[in-house]
Amino acid sequence: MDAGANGYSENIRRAVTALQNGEMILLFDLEGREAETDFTIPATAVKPSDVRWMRNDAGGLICVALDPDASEKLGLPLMADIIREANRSNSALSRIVEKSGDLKYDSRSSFSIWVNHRDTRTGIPDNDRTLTINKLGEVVKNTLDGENIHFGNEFRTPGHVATLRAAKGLVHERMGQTELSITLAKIAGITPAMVVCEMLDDETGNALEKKDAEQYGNDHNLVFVEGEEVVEAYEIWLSSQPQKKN
Ligand SMILES: O=C(CO)[C@H](O)[C@H](O)COP(=O)(O)O
Ligand SMILES: [Mg+2]
Ligand SMILES: [Mg+2]
Repeated sequence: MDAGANGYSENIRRAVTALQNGEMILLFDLEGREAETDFTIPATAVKPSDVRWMRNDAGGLICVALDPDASEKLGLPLMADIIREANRSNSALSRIVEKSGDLKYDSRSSFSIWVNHRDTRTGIPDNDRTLTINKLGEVVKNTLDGENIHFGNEFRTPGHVATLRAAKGLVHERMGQTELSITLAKIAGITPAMVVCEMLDDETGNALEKKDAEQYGNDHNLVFVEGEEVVEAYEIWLSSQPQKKN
């Protein structure tokens, strides 16, 4: 992709190139939302050393954000919808499931189900999580290529990798790293299955401050992208797409 010709910023072009090369980037959502920075890397490119890097240097939850159309085709609902459905026969669950207003930073979470690939053993070692993550990327790609994939043939739940279902409208609908990372994958033209893992501060236990995450990026030569930049690039990308015939 010759991003320059399309008017993308230098930083977005660097982020897109890094993702196309299967490299890690740092992705900040928004002040006033979570104000968190996530390690972010294409699921198809993840190696065990990347899982080790995320659990040591980021420290948050290692999740895989999935394209909305692929999630639909694979039958991956939001966890909250599963719980609401289940509570028809178990009213205790209805008091647990997230409700509007529960999250101070968004109207809802993006969690779908937690899975292990069926060829993993316990599911948590770096090699196991890498296999699950790579295979999630593979099934998203194959599903979007038109293959009829039976998700349960390859994965079991509960498991140790949380999947996140991106909103259909991507960043027009929701501004979490779930949608931001999938939007970047679309712009980069890579498989829209993206691993995200929050950066936590070892001193405070809180989310790492944005300035410290930026410093980490400088120290480790990682591109640092903010949600607002992704939204801007998405509008440019949309305008470059062939208009859908009605
Ligand atoms: O909560 C999360 C999953 O562990 C992380 O914040 C991750 O960034 C994805 O969630 P969101 O799209 O809400 O930002
Ligand atoms: Mg979160
Ligand atoms: Mg987040």
